[in-house]
Amino acid sequence: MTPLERSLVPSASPLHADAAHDQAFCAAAGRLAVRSLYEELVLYPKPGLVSLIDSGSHQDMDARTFMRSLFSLRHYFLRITAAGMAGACFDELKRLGIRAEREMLAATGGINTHRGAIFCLGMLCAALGRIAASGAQPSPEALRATLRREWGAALMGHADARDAQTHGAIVASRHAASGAREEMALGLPSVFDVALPRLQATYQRSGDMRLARIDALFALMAHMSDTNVYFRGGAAGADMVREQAAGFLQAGGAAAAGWEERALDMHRLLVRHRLSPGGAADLLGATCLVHEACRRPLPGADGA
Ligand SMILES: CC(C)(COP(=O)(O)OP(=O)(O)OC[C@H]1O[C@@H](n2cnc3c(N)ncnc32)[C@H](O)[C@@H]1O)[C@@H](O)C(=O)NCCC(=O)NCCS
Ligand SMILES: Nc1ncnc2c1ncn2[C@@H]1O[C@H](COP(=O)(O)OP(=O)(O)OP(=O)(O)O)[C@@H](O)[C@H]1O
Repeated sequence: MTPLERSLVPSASPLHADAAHDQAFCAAAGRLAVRSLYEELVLYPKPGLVSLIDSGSHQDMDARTFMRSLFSLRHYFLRITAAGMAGACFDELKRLGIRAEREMLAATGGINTHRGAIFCLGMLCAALGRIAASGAQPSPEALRATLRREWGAALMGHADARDAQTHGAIVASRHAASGAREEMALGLPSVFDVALPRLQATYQRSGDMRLARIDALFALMAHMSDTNVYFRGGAAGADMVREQAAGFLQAGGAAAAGWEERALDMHRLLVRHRLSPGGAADLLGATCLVHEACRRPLPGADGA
């Protein structure tokens, strides 16, 4: 851990006396959040989305924009883990999130690369910090329960208090579609009930994390209401994404022969229609974070 990383954890949590352990944990959780978003970025093929290979349906950003954005977020995820560890209320977490959004926009020249991820992975990092402060080990159940218990009421309020300017708000007013705020207020059901079981099942069967992430991404696209897709493609575009992704999974997903060509077909189709399931990409990053954080203890966690 660098001296700068150490200085970003203001004080040890009152429940957890060992400051060095707390600092190591927050630094490890922060790095894991950035790595999870990096794993999403480098995954290919991803229908309509930016990767190292191409920019999918996007003209204003490419993998370099995402890398600059990720670099700007490295201290944010550490800070929000520490805030969760210290028992911060939602308003404090929100202040960190708003500052991270500003830093991301400064790093990308005003392009929104990680707005949803700042919110979603940020809340997960805060929950990881909270669990570590109690001396427990993270598990999907503990993360979900912590999100609900510590910040559930405030997240419900955040879902109701929509800013009329955002794309998500415009979509909510036009379609019967929920978005990032509702997903978070419900304790990330798309991550815990849909993507994580799919990722784990494919990984157990194949032992190949790339295939597991592909299946998890397609499960998310088949299931969720993605405001990025609704904003550009309306209800017809959203139906197309869900049907195409469900068809890929029905054909056997990433376990079936010829899966890569089928995934590339969907990529080309979405690019033709200028559609990009950015919400599913964010939740894939969140799923990777949950999976890794619960797989083995992070440095600094009790027993690690
Ligand atoms: C809740 C957030 C993501 C804003 O959501 P909203 O729908 O209002 O805005 P916007 O359309 O700009 O962003 C939505 C983001 O969520 C992702 N997304 C889209 N659909 C979904 C979904 N169903 N589930 C999860 N994420 C989704 C998109 O990729 C996009 O990045 C958050 O940025 C926020 O609360 N902003 C307000 C300022 C703030 O309080 N920030 C700090 C919060 S800790
Ligand atoms: N690999 C990825 N490729 C594309 N989008 C991603 C990727 N990973 C995450 N995203 C999410 O998708 C969003 C991309 O936003 P997008 O450009 O589709 O919409 P916008 O900037 O809100 O508006 P517009 O539709 O006008 O471009 C980002 O905020 C990010 O949260």
